[in-house]
Amino acid sequence: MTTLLRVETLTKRFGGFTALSDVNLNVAKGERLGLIGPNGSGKTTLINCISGVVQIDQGAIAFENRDISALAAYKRAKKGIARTFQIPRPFHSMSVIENLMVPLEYIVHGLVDGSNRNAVHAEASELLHRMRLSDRTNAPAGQLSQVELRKLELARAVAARPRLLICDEAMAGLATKEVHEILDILMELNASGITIIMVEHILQAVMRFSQRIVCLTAGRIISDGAPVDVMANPEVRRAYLGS
Ligand SMILES: Nc1ncnc2c1ncn2[C@@H]1O[C@H](COP(=O)(O)OP(=O)(O)OP(=O)(O)O)[C@@H](O)[C@H]1O
Repeated sequence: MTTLLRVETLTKRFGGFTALSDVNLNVAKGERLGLIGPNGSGKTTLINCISGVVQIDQGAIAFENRDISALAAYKRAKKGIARTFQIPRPFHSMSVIENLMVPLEYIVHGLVDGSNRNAVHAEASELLHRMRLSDRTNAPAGQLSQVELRKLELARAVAARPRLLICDEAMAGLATKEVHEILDILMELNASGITIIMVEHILQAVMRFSQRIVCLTAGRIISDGAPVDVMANPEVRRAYLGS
């Protein structure tokens, strides 16, 4: 087992409030990890720390055996860490494919002069196909449904060709059929070699997706293991399921 991501004794404070306390987490290359916990337990803060949206106060984060604790978010993205946001914010007046071509041109290919637009267009089309969004290629992003927005958000993250993809509630508010559609896409991305951390409240989805589940409560990991074992843990049931 090769470790892709290592989080060591991570502590994050907001003023006098400790949002994460002494968190240790290893994620293996190729793994599908579910991150659960009650509202306010620190899930988003943890992925913000990993992706570099916020800086940590103590501890260390290593990706592919390199310390990335002090790196800016865009540098972590370049190293292969991508994440989706709970609330997708595409450019509404631009078409779906244009929303993908912008990051592909400027971030991935480093083009600023519009050269090689055909190759970028082809890559964006291929991404939309993988996200089952081809039929909305030329639609303005502002006209997308919830599930289509989630797919575009995933496509945007995958455009950066990540080795680690962190999904923050990619299925919130979706119908059951749509949840399964997103899960199928995530499974395919994982099968193509992308390690995935999924933050999710929909337990059925987390159970179907995850090879391993980590449960956070009040900024601490209270359980880490096989999904059935974590769900059977009395502390998890009390904290997360209220039983
Ligand atoms: N920028 C911030 N400033 C101050 N407090 C913050 C900040 N970000 C998060 N917090 C606090 O840290 C705690 C953890 O929040 P976080 O959003 O990480 O929880 P979560 O588990 O993702 O919750 P949810 O499931 O509701 O999204 C909460 O008490 C929250 O209010």
